[in-house]
Amino acid sequence: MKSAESNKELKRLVGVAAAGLVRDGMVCGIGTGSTVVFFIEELGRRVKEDKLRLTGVPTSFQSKLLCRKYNIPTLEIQDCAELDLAVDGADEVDPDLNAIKGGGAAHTREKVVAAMAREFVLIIDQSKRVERLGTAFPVPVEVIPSALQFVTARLRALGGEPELRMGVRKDGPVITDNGGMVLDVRFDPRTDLRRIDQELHVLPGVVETGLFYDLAKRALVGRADGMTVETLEKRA
Ligand SMILES: O=C[C@H](O)[C@H](O)[C@H](O)COP(=O)(O)O
Repeated sequence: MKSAESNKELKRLVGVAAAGLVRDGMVCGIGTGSTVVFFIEELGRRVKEDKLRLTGVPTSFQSKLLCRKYNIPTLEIQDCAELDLAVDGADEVDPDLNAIKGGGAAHTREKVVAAMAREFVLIIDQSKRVERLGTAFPVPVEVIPSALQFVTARLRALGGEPELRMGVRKDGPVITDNGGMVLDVRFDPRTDLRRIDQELHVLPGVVETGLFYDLAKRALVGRADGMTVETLEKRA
């Protein structure tokens, strides 16, 4: 199998496996991205064929549209305080199941949903596992537009190299579902990103970072060798 095809197949495998965690009557957070698409598709199949009853809480407009396509009833995030489960993709995952997310600029809503879920499960392929976060993927930081210059300067002072994320087939910056903009920030690989995350959370104008510390307890990982799904549990 060509690598693009096999990557798609791995995403499908983990998406289907994660849908198996959803039980009748659950209220379930639904993440965003190309892996989650397969999770939603499989939930749609179960709603239709197995008469599964669930309520989805989508983290983006994209996921909401897909839920609608597959007849999955939804609730808005602002109507919820607690969820049974949330499932989402990631851009990088370390051995403690901390993650970088936000490749699709949806990390702010995704983090709210992850935090309100009794269990938050990541679905990834093997290529996204790293020893240290920030090795290959920059840290996405959502900011309100009026704070763009201020936050950019502060990120540089913290040792980061911020780059404003630009639209594809749209002139100008990416605008998130919250009306924010995204700075993709590269740091020296030895940087203590947990400390950076704390500093960013007290910076006016920062909406949310794509650093997901201590949220996931489990990850389903698609492995190219044998095309299998491995379950990782958070280390005690
Ligand atoms: O903002 C987007 C999300 O954090 C995605 O879950 C993340 O970028 C992973 O997406 P994908 O499954 O397409 O690699």
